[in-house]
Amino acid sequence: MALWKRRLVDDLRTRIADVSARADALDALRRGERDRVVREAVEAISEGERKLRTLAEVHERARATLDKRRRNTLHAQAAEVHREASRHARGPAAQPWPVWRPATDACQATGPLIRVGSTAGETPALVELTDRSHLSIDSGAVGALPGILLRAMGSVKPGDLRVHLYDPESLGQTLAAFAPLARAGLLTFIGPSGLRDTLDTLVEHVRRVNADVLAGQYGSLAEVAARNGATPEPRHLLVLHKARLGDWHDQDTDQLARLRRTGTAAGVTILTVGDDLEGAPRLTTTSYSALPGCAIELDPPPPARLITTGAAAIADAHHRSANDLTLTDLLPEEYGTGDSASGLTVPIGRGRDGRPVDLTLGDNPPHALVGGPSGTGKTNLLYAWIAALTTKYRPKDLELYLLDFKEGVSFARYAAGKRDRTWLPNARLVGININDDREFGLAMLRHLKDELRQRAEAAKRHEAVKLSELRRADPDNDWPRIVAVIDEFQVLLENRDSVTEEAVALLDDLARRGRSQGIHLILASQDVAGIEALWGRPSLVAQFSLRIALPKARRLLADNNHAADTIPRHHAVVNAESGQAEANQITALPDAGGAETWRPIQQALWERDSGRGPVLFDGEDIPALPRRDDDQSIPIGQTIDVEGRPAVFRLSRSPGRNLAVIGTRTAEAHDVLASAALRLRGTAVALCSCDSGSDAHAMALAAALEARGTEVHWYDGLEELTEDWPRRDGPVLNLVYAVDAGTARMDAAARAELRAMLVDGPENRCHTVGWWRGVPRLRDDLGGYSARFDAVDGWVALDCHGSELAPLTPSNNGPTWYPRTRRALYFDRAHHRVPGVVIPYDTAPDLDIGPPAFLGGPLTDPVRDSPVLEGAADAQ
Ligand SMILES: Nc1ncnc2c1ncn2[C@@H]1O[C@H](COP(=O)(O)OP(=O)(O)OP(=O)(O)O)[C@@H](O)[C@H]1O
Repeated sequence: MALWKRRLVDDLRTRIADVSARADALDALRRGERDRVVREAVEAISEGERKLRTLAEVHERARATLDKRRRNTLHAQAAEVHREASRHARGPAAQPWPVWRPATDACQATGPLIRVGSTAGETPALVELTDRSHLSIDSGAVGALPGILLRAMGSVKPGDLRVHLYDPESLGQTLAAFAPLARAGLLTFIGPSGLRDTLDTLVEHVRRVNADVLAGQYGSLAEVAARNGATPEPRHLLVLHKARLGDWHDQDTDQLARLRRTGTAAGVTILTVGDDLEGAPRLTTTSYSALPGCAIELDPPPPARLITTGAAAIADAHHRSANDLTLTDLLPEEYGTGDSASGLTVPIGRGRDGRPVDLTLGDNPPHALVGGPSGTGKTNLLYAWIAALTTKYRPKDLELYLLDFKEGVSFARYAAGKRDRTWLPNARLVGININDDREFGLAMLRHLKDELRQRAEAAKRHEAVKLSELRRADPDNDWPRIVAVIDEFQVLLENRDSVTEEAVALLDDLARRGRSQGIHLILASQDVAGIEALWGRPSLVAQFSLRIALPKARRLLADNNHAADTIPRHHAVVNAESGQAEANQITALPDAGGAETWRPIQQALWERDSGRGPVLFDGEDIPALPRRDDDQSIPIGQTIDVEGRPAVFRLSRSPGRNLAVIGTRTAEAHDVLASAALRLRGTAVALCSCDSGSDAHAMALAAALEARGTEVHWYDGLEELTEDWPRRDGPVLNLVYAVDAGTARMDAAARAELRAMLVDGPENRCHTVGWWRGVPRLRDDLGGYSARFDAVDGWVALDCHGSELAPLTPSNNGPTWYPRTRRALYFDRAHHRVPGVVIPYDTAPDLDIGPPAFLGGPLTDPVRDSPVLEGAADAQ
């Protein structure tokens, strides 16, 4: 082969190899590049993936952080809500029922928010009530009512919230389990007819709180309470359960509207069930309109047993807090250090601010009226007042006259008794068992008037105007202040008769002039409103400027002052400005009733100053015949006066000085006859019993008289006596039992002799005490229908009525007198203006025949059962 060919081939081969090599190189290069690119791409991808992962992680972390933050914020907010909720609704306002208990110590001064259920997320659902807002509960949500009430009452100080329930459909049944609160006076069930009164009272309460408590300085009672830590007035919650507000009378609707507008600030809130109350938030089973858009779930109601025990615990705590004041808190540390020159000031209880409330009697106010229905604590208040007075002032500074017209013995503890021989040294007079004997009241007032007169004379002598001046000017005499207490004084003024007339005149005089002479009156009554005699005399009432109204007292305070309607048990409204509302002092009173608390106090006072002891007016006591003999006068019975003096009949020698005992009450007639004879000195006694029933007594009297040395003449018949009297020498007292039985057997001539003896006898020292068993019989014996009664100057009427006695008295209608056991009416025409009441003496001890039969003694009285006497009684 040619070289060139060979060379060409070689060259081609070389070139091909070169190209191939280049191609290979290029290929290798391309492959390497590709690998790099791939590698780089892979790397970029993996880097991207890594970054993505990182980003995802960062994102995840950020999300977790945000989540956590959100959760934390939510927790913080929830905690804040709970904190806030528990600040406003703590303890009993929100506690779950299984652990619920009323707050009795750490109570809230203002009304809390009240839990009714929960919102989603377990946040408590709270409603506003006391001090905050009224509330309407939908009929369907009525189950929330007991819980709301229990929480509302259980979270404030017991007694600070009063509930008034008007429930015309079920008449209180709805809240029957709350009964213990009713007994404590914290829950009032308003009857269908009581609505108006309640509304009026609450409206008045709002007015008073606005005027007296808020007084333009505070916006609400809650503000006052928040500032002082205690509420000055209790709150009131008016619950209107299915009350059909739409059917109400306009007047009631208007009052309710007033309460709705103005009540909350003054502590009066309204809760309606089944009615919408304008402007009040509404609670349904799922919502509360004050929390718009918030679904709520109501709690189950409290178990009935929890309501009862809770209510009882609140009532108990209320009772304790009202009574943690004791009588000894009122007493001074050292007894008897007070000086009464300018007045008598003592604490009686504790005010709402916790400070003592004083009662003052002096120049102003001089006298006090105490009122309150039965059982509200008048007697207790008087006990507390008497204890405070007598431990502060000694008898030389203070004397007490204590009279109780109740059927009872309230003041008996102040006089010596069978078991306790001590008495209250300050007591000058104690009246017990007075009941119908209004004359005891008169006697006390007359005595005080006498005292007033003496003081006025002394003041004149010493040129003193007031007691304090008299005491300075006349240091040798004590001139104590006198306090006269008359419990249930309305008894004294209850009839339209001469006793009332005189009592009112005496009270008027004492009230007006007693002020400056240190004589003070305390009159207590269940119902001052009903005392006509008093309210007809505004000037008399005006003197009693210290008023103490116990719960529900009527008319004692000013007409527009209704504070007594809203005070709790064992409290009083003390008012020294004649009942003007701005002077009200709501006062918690201690229990002063227990004899065991009082006895050691009296013992201590008595040991220091016992003195002579008080005069005792005991309506059940029958006095014994006094020991003193007389030759001029005969005792008839004991007068009702402070000295307990005998009423006497003088045996002077003027015509007609005879005494007729009139009536059918044998034992008392016998006693009057015996009294007449048993203390007569130097006079013979001629005895004549005209009825066999009196023979025994006449003989016992004859024996007793003879034993005393009295000359006794016995006559079997009245005729013998009337024939015999002119023949007797010396003074003689004829005692004739059942005269009318004797005259029934006499002819006209013999009766004329009897009249002659009565008319002429006295001038010849022959006096007759005769017992007639009725006014008509006496009149018959004195000459018939038109007879004059000149032959008997004096008479003692037993069971005759006042009108029957008209012919025997100067007044046309006869005296006001109705028969009472062991009381007689005595009149002596020569000495008396009007007849007076006497208590016939018990003469049985003098006759040695035991106590009178009506006291269960051994004396059997045949006269009482005799046919003649029964006839006589019929004739009456
Ligand atoms: N402040 C008080 N604390 C505790 N108990 C009291 C208080 N006040 C009164 N009581 C009790 O209430 C009851 C009635 O009181 P009190 O007899 O004083 O009433 P009253 O108004 O005089 O009643 P009445 O007119 O029927 O006699 C008594 O048992 C008494 O002990």
